[in-house]
Amino acid sequence: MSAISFSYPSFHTAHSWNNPKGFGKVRKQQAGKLHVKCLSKNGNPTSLQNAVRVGVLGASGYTGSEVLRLLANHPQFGIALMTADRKAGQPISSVFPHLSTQDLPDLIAIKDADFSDVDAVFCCLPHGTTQEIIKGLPKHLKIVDLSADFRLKDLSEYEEWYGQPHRAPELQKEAIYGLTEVLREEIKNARLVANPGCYPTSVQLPLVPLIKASLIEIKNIIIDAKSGVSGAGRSAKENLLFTEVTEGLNSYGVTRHRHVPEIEQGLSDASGSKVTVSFTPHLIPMSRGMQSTIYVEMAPGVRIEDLYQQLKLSYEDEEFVVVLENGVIPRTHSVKGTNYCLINVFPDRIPGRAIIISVIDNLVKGASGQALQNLNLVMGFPENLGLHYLPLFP
Ligand SMILES: NC(=O)C1=CN([C@@H]2O[C@H](COP(=O)(O)OP(=O)(O)OC[C@H]3O[C@@H](n4cnc5c(N)ncnc54)[C@H](OP(=O)(O)O)[C@@H]3O)[C@@H](O)[C@H]2O)C=CC1
Ligand SMILES: CC(=O)N[C@@H](CCC(=O)OP(=O)(O)O)C(=O)O
Repeated sequence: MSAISFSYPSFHTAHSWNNPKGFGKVRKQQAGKLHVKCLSKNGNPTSLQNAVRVGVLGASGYTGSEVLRLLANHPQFGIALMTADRKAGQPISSVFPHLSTQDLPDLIAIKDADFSDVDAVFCCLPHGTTQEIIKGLPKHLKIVDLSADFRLKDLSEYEEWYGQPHRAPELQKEAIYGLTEVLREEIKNARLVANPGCYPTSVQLPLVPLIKASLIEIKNIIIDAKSGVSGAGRSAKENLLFTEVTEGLNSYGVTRHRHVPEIEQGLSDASGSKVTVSFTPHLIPMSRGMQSTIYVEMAPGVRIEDLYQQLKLSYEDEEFVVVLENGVIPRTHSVKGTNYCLINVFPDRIPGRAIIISVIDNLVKGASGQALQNLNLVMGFPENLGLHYLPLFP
């Protein structure tokens, strides 16, 4: 399916799980007729004839499998092909038994994939390898890349932080950074979307509106961030063994995590001048979830209420970014399995300083959920399509 122009029913407005605080509120949708029902479970081409045909590259990984989970509820996207590397040739039921109820195609190697009948791909591959692979894909494909390969505009920064020269600089220029709430209009016209990293998503969503409104100082921003272990992917690594991770907290990438330039790029764009941050990530013994606790100085004369009101105002029409009621602490439990980012801001006991807490599910808003939000926009659909999940609480 190439031209995507149709209308759909107003069932999104009818969801009864909206609550009075706005958590889960759904943007108003246009009424109309739905042409295609949920086809994403079926890899059979005849059932996909009216759907957008989607390929999932890296479907045997954590973000790939999260895309598969989300697409099972998507009324317009059908899965046409799925790739893997070491697991190529296997049925999904042997790689992810929890997906064996779904009628999905077997995993194949990328070199064996026929993209002629595919409209769009989610690229869920390791950074470094992704740029060459995307360079080799047919030009008709819309691509949402979950890796870090196309996020940094400055190629010398990419080389410095990723330890290799960029091998697809032309594509790098074309790519649009996919922080949906900030760059929505640009994303709608993109062919290649560079989906943001999980830490950068959790940091930029609260800070960009505050910096744009000049409510906080752009110096002395300190970010203390924690991630569940799925953030590191599914491949075996010694530091990710149960014994290494459980019952402890591990700082890593101290002073040199590769998300620093991505965070600074987004905050500098918001500010119009160079912003630098102190950022320390930690691995925490849970499977998914991420919290960024951010310490900032308020601009002279600014009060904590100003920060709160600005965040409320900035996100009042956004479905997936929720500023909690005054004093309520965001918890990773509250976003597990969902595309939400919950934010709140607190006065520090040191006058003039504020503490911001932001939580996301690293695999959803931090990866596959935001990727789906972006592909919805690229394909001309409402961006919330297929993303209506309540948290798995507790
Ligand atoms: N996990 C997270 O929370 C987040 C991840 N990301 C990014 O998303 C991307 C995917 O991450 P994640 O799903 O966690 O990673 P995983 O390690 O879980 O999965 C990687 C996938 O890529 C495939 N693969 C590995 N090497 C190659 C290769 N050389 N050629 C083709 N396919 C290959 C693997 O196949 P096989 O299984 O057969 O080896 C697997 O399907 C990464 O770039 C990551 O940085 C972004 C935000 C958050
Ligand atoms: C816990 C953990 O290891 N998290 C990963 C970040 C998540 C991720 O994959 O981000 P990118 O898309 O930028 O690669 C890390 O720190 O490298």
